[in-house]
Amino acid sequence: MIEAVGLQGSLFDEGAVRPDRAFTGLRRIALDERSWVDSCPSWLGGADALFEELLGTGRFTRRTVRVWDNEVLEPRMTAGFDVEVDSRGAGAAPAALRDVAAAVSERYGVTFDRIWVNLYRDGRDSVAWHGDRNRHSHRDPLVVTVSLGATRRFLLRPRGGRTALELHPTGGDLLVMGGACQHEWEHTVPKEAAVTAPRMSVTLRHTAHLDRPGERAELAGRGRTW
Ligand SMILES: O=C(O)CCC(=O)C(=O)O
Ligand SMILES: [Fe+2]
Repeated sequence: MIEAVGLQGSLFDEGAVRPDRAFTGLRRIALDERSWVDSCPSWLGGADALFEELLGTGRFTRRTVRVWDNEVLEPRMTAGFDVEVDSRGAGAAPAALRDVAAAVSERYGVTFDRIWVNLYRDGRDSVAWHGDRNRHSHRDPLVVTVSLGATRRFLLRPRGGRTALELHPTGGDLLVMGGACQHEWEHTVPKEAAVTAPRMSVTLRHTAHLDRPGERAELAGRGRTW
């Protein structure tokens, strides 16, 4: 339980956590011919309620990240959840997170089974430019992010290049990175001194291979491996 942060939730946003299974208003932004981002504003109803639930139930810790030869603490906190309950129920995601996972799994045709929730306590917390590590184990992994709480900047750039897209995800907004995004592009949530309120990002990843029909055969044909 983190006591240090509180959320000024909207009075109108209390109650049940509801993913929009119709994905109303979803728009695909092509970064280039191989990479894209799907943006679906106001996708999750009850975002503030989910923030509070996760704050109360998540085991948030600061993970380390390797910077050159040093292990340094990440400037944010993270809690992990498994979508499937293991035999002891350890690390099992709350029902609302499983609903979120089910809705995006249905839409995107892959099983999102691993959830990391990041807590940015205020604008001093951030994540540096990076491509997600599942690019090493998966070709063209899909990475889903649902924002809760404060609005933050979310930037994308071609690997090592200049910022090419700036998004401002706010509570309830969905972003999905796809195609070669993790291989050829980088993303960041930069520090924003003016932000005093906390934000969470619920990030969903699939640990198994993409299971869209035909995808494996298509990839095998291109000589690519997972
Ligand atoms: O907080 C976000 O919106 C992005 C988080 C992220 O990129 C990550 O944890 O890999
Ligand atoms: Fe990331």
